[in-house]
Amino acid sequence: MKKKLILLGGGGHAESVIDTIHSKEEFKIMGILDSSKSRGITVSGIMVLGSDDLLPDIYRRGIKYAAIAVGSVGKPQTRIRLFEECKAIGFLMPCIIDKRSALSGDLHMGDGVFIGRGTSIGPGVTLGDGCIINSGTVVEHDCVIGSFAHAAPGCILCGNVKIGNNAHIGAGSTVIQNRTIGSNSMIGAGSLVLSDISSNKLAYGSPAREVSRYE
Ligand SMILES: CC(=O)SCCNC(=O)CCNC(=O)[C@H](O)C(C)(C)COP(=O)(O)OP(=O)(O)OC[C@H]1O[C@@H](n2cnc3c(N)ncnc32)[C@H](O)[C@@H]1OP(=O)(O)O
Repeated sequence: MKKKLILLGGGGHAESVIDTIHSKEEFKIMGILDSSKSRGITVSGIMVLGSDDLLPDIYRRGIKYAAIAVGSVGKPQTRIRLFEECKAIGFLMPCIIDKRSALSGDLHMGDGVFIGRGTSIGPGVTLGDGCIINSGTVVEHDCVIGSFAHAAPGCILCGNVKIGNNAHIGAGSTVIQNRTIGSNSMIGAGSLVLSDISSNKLAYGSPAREVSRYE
């Protein structure tokens, strides 16, 4: 029998999360919580039930799994807050992994990771809590991706790259092997990262340069 799961967030990223959940037979999505949407509307066929105030009641009614479907393009504080709220209530935060991804058997994951369609993840990789590996991204051997970091669609993270907590790697960026991106940093879309990027920096371009602080 499918496990019952509640989704938090009903925007664009939620559509991808729903599509990925539907690629497998593991979870039945019981509804969406999103205070910015009207109760009763549907997102990809799933009904919005109300806001996250309903979480304790939903847990008492026997739904024990939750997934954060709020997206982030840098600054993932809302994702972190909702993740912590769910954990405090007792929800289990499963990893949502698309059937159309290619994953090494030697993969280490925290809770609540999202791995989208068409991704490829090599051996010895570690993915922190709540991180997003978005559609078509390649994460090569021995990479370490921090908690709540987001590798946007179509990135290439070469071998042994380290991405700090909460960092965002913009769509279509490449990070060459053995480089480190510091926590909370933003790498602009289409960047080519040839050298380390410090924490709390906005960097972009080819080659990527640190442009300003990012906080
Ligand atoms: C499923 C999904 O959709 S997930 C979402 C995926 N999306 C992404 O990853 C987007 C990541 N965001 C970006 O790349 C953004 O452009 C950011 C965050 C780097 C910069 O955004 P802003 O601060 O709003 O910068 P803004 O658009 O005002 O541009 C400022 C300058 O930087 C330049 N610039 C901005 N982004 C980039 C970039 N990625 N590469 C090169 N130059 C850039 C602009 O051309 C502009 O230059 P100018 O001052 O000479 O005209």
